[in-house]
Amino acid sequence: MTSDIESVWVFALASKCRAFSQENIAWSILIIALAWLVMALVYWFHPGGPAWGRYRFKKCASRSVSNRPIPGPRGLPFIGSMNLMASSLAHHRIAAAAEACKGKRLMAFSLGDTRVVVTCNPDVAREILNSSVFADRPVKESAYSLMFDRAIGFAPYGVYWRTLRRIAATHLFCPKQIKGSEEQRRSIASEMVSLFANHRNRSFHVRDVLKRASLNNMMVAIFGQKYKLDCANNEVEQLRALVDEGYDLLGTLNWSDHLPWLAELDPQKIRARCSNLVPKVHRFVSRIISQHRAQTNEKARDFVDVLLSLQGADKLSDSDMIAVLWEMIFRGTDTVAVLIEWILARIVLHPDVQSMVHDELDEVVGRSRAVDESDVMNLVYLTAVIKEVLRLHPPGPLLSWARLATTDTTVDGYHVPKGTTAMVNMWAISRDPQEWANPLEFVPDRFVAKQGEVEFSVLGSDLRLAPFGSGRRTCPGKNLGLTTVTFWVATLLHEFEWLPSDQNAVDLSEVLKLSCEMANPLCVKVRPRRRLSLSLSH
Ligand code: HEM
Repeated sequence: MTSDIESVWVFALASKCRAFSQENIAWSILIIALAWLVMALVYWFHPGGPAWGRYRFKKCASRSVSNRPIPGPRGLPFIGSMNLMASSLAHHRIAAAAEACKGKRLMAFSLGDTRVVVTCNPDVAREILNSSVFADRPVKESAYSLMFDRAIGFAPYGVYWRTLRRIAATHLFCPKQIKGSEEQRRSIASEMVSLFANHRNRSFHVRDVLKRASLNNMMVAIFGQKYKLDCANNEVEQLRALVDEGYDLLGTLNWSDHLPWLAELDPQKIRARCSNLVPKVHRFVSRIISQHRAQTNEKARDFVDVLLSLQGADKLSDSDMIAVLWEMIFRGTDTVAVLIEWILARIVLHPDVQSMVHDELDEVVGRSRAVDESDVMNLVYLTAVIKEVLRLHPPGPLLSWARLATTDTTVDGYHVPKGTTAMVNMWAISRDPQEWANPLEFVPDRFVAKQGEVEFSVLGSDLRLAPFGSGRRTCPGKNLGLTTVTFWVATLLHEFEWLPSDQNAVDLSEVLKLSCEMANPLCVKVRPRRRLSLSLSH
């Protein structure tokens, strides 16, 4: 920037001087443009593309760093490899690029002015995710506009973020709280069963019911509001629309985040859409906070009550409370629904696996009663099925939100400068033939621990499969999410046999939005396994 201003001054002074004719001015402009172009090409020529080239050039000029470069694609001059991320299959493209440039352990690329490193290797993933240097998130305009920098997900690493995580861990995600919300999960599961039972012998899409069920579940836990699954409710529809719009905004690659000269133009209208959404979220959540403040009767404590009761250093302002509550609704809704849809798709595609799950349910639960959450720990094969689905279809294949290097550091022996965005391609790791036997085959048995073996944990200790991330910024809702998914899937499988629809075969194509969803929503038929009168009884 400074050098641009300097050249404008030199040019302006020179143009006052008589020695400069119009022809000379034209030549000067041409020479400056050429010099600029040459520099852009020099930057672009560096492995990893222009953002890495610019960094290297400046550092070499100041003679500070000159170690070996991280391999990576150059992409295009100026914009680098925006094409890798501006795709509904970014995780596939990144994996292919890493393979092509022999950068599976660590690959560098440029998103406009942003330097990025990505790994498809579990050891390097551990190095990144568990390092305190990468405990921050990169700045994303939409996330900041949508207040997520004041919630857990995008709050800069520090005291405020730690306070929020502690509050959430104590009052929302601890085992006692999760156990305490069992009744609400059971009641929503029964509602789902009734709704699906109405579709007997007819094909239907599961997605809408799953998303409404997850939203209702979060609405009870966070706002203390219970809604019926089978009848449309204005408030739920309103919140659903807000969440959908937020998802779309956060899931879109914003070119202005990486090309600052585009920022003023807001070419994708992301800023405009965020400005439109935020007051609506404020109105919605503020109304619920006010209702809680006005309430005098005794009722079960929800997360709004918890936040309102905080005192001293923990006390949050109203706008921070809105950000935290909004994030919880936002994060807890789609991830759960997306994962269940993938699980049901695999169950329909693999009747042999389905019948093994049914056998297990018959043995552990029996057909005379519904599943109870306490049964889940005995459903070893079903747990293995869920892990196998997480392996092949992690809802966050690039672990949702990347990390940011807060200081210069070394990763896998390479120098990674401060300000670099780091990503982990969990999708590629969990399909890597070096890590998994027959990685593309759906084999839940690989997760059934043999005699004397320790059960594989998907909660972040083994980076070959860590769909909830790992380290300081690992998903705080992982236990709640997994408990909900496992119990609901167990119930749905106990109650029904899941069959392919006559018209729409199961299609495993993916689309990466904020989560990685089925590109073509799952369409199925169900056949009840227990007498319906029994299906809702315990
Ligand atoms: C199947 C369900 C879920 C999956 C697959 C999932 C996945 C993830 C992933 C991959 C991350 C990034 C972790 C990292 O950077 O290492 C994350 C972060 C987060 N998740 Fe989840 N999640 C799920 C459910 C939930 C639920 C139910 C909630 C809350 C109600 C939640 C709240 C959060 C929050 C607040 C963060 C940000 C953490 C931070 O930056 O400190 N998630 N999740």
